[in-house]
Amino acid sequence: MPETRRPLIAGNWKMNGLADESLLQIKDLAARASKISDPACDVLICPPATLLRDLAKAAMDSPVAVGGQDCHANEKGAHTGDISATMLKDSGAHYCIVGHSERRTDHGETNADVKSKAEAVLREGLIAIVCVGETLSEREAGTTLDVISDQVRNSLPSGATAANTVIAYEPVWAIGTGKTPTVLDVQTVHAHIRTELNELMNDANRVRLLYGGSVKGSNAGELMAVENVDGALVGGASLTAEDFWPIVNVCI
Ligand SMILES: O=C(CO)COP(=O)(O)O
Repeated sequence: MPETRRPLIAGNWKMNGLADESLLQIKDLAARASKISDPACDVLICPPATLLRDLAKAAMDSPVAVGGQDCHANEKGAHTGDISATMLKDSGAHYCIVGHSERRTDHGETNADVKSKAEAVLREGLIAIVCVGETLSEREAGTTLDVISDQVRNSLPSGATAANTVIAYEPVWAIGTGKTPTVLDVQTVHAHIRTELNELMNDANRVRLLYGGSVKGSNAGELMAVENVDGALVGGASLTAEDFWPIVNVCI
């Protein structure tokens, strides 16, 4: 991995976490990370928005950052139930995930929606983690690379740079299933994303590309060693410091 791409190990807690237990977990993670004198990777937890401020405070003097899981494209206004990137920043977030497949599926988010949200993230000076990934049927139809191209080209925010944008490749069929693509599949898709980015931006070679989908302590080493894999976006195995730490430990 080129030195210019600092790995990012990110946890996406999804709709999990109540205050007391979550605070214990982030404090445990922050304590483990703080023992590393010169961390070689960035560590991130994206909790539910209800926990953001407390967790940001708990992790404040540690290498662990916090981020949002989604945001509205607008800064404020009549959008009941939505949360803006401005609010996430105000709560202590440094990153925001956009275009997760669960948002694309559960909320019908299109590439255009994801792009607008990512642009809102950049306007706040936060880092956008833009998710892409094929479904099982798309994979079986042999259209994986086409789907990824379409998502990358049309979800990438204008103004994207290596400093403000991260791409996460999460095959939908690998999320929460215990199934992972082969190392060669991951390598092929990540190389493809890099090629696409090279056509879209100047510093594409410095953009971090994360792999997500059933990453655990037992497979993280192998996945993180793949060319063009610059970190992980982890769901289930990020919920406790005990499970997440072995993944962080691969890079830190
Ligand atoms: O969706 C994911 C992270 O955003 C991956 O979830 P799992 O690690 O639980 O498969």
